[in-house]
Parts: sequence; C-alpha cells; structure tokens
Amino acid sequence: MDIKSGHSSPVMTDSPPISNSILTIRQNRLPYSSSAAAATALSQNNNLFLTVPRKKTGILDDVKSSGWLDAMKSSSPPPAIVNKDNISSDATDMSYREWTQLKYPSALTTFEKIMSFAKGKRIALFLDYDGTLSPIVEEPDCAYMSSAMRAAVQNVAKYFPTAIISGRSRDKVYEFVGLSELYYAGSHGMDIMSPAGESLNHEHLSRTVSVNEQGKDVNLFQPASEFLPMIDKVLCSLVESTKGIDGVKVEDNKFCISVHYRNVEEKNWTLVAQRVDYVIRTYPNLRLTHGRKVLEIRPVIDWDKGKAVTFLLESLGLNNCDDVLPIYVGDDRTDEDAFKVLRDGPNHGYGVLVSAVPKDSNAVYSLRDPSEVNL
Ligand SMILES: O=P(O)(O)OC[C@H]1O[C@H](O[C@H]2O[C@H](CO)[C@@H](O)[C@H](O)[C@H]2O)[C@H](O)[C@@H](O)[C@@H]1O
Repeated sequence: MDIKSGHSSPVMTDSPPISNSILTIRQNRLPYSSSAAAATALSQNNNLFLTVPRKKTGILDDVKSSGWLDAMKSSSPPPAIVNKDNISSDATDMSYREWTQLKYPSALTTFEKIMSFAKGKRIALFLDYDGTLSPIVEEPDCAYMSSAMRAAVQNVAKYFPTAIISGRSRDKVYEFVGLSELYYAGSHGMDIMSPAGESLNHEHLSRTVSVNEQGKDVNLFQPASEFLPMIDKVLCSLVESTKGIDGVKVEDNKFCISVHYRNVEEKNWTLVAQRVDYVIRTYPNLRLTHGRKVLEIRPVIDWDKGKAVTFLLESLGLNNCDDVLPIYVGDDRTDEDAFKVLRDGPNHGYGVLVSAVPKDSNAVYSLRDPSEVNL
C-alpha cells in the first residue's frame, strides 16, 4: 500500500498486505495536514431509544411495561455465551461463523477487499472507545487502553484524520487515550474538540475556543450546552437516589449521565430502573438509552454519534466526496447511529461492529473484540 501526499488527507493507492488488525498500518507514510446546531425537537424514531413513560403512576409497572428490564437484561453478552476462558462452545462458534459468513464479514478476512475499495480514496477514521479500543471491564474507571492499541491509533492518525467518538465525557476519554493529535467527541458526540492547531470549520459552529492540557487553543462544539445546569441537578438526584443500592455507579459524562448496574445483583436491577425512572420522569427534556449494562440519560436534542460523524466530515471538508471513505468502528447500540449514517447517508462508508456474539447491526463488517481491532 502506498499513500500519496499533497492532499488534505492521504490517498490510498495500492492494496496493503493482509493484516490481522484493522489498525495495523505499516511502511513509510506521509502525515496528513490537515449558532449552536443543537436542534430542539427530538426526532428519534429509532426503536433503540426507550421513551420515558410520563403519565402513569405505578413506577414499577412503568419500568416493566416500557421494556426497561428486558433491555437491561439483554444489554451485554450474558456470561454463559462466552465462558471464563473466553472459549466459546461449538454451537456458539458455529452461529458466530455463520453470522460473519452470511451477514457481517470479518473486517480482517475482507481487509484486502476493503483496501482495494479504499484505493484512490481518502480515509477518515472514527473509533468508539469502550469495547472497541479497550476491553469491557467491571470497573468503568479502569477501562484502560493498552499501549499497543495507543501506538496503533497514533500511527493511523499520522495518515488519516482520526476521531474518538465516545459516550464518556470528553475529558475522561482524552485522559484514557492521551493523544492530542486526534479529534474527540465526548458525551455521545455532544462535546466535540479539534486537535490543537486544527479548527472546526462548520457553518453551524458557534465556535468556542478552549485551552487544552498543553496550553494550546482548541475548538469546541457543544450543541447541548444549555442543558448543563439541568444535567448537573439530575446527576446529584441520581447519586442520592441510588446510593443505597450495592454496586451501582453513577458516572458524570458532562452532557449525559451513565447509571451502571454491571456490579449490581440482578435481583436489584428493577430497583435501579425504578429509581432512575423516578428521577427522570419529571424532566421531559431528558431521554434514556441503554448501553452495555448501563442506563444512559441525555438531553432531548437531535444529536447522536451519527450526527457527530457528519459534523466532523463537514468540518474536515470531507463530506459528500466520492473520493472519501469514512470508516467507523464501534461495539455499542449508540454506535448504530453512526453505522446508519455511513450506510444510508451521502458520505458512504463502512461501519465495523465489534462483537463476539451475533446481532443485527447497521454495520457492514465485524470484528470479534478489541484485540482484533489491534493485535
Ligand atoms: O461510547 P463508548 O466509548 O463505548 O462509551 C459507552 C459507555 O462506556 C463505558 O461503560 C461501558 O464500559 C465500562 C468499562 O469497560 C463497563 O464497566 C460498563 O459496564 C460499560 O457500559 C462508560 O463507563 C460509560 O459512561 C459510557 O457511556
């Protein structure tokens, strides 16, 4: 594979050797140089989002009838599917193989095909964090990324504009990744930051300049900033109302809040759902989504990871270009918005779903786990 310089983003010219990691890029590459758009109404018809019931009075009934509990139970692969040694059963293996053969081919085995499609195109790379760059662990504060993964991300970012798109707060995910040359979109895309020295050029941008850890100016785009006081209030209420439940963790993600129940005994999951429901039912401007053993509370604005990808492509001048190939790698339900944008929108690209279990997705390709994102 060779990459031509002289473009704002390098162009793929040859097929690279097959790699066992989507982030492995070898050889001599040249570096690339490279009014708040907060829409007001909720336009999510996406059935991944659960509407918070407002008018009923029986909280437990609400929690049951609105499907919260079912979603909570199915929100991460049950331990029975992948055993402790990560050795899956024959039946599981078979269904996974079928799934990758028939529906979502492995990005590793089709790497050559992807690269031949990328020939002559500029790549823009979008990476989710938890479950994609770092393995899912019990303690959210300990979801560290390996140095090998960091080096791989750093390497690709020399050649392609690269962004981390996470549900976490931007500060937290920046702390984990630690690479100042990347774009970061925290809070499910509601907090976008350019690398130092790069600006976010966008018609809808009411630009905020901020100073990063190295004292350099960076551009911020925060379409939900008006919700901050409300989110802070709700955060305090959620901490207070769940504090008696063993194992629960309320995480401040700045423009959204995560209520983790991974370490809560299953018999108490109803209680978690009830308490969360009780707090947020009085806030019509908030909505609830489910992640991996986590309830995520965020403002009702027409913004998600898919919108963040579009915004970044537009800011980079890479939108609606036939010679651009955006690639998004993610594992979670919230990544589906980005996969959908790349599959159906004008910026045709590839979604790569990281999953060890078969599931339906808007992605085109798959990888089994973070170790396949980078070996
Ligand atoms: O968009 P992401 O970068 O994938 O962030 C989504 C959520 O990830 C984190 O929670 C998940 O990972 C934890 C660490 O492995 C795990 O303990 C938890 O059960 C998972 O849900 C993060 O803590 C959340 O705030 C993010 O919303």
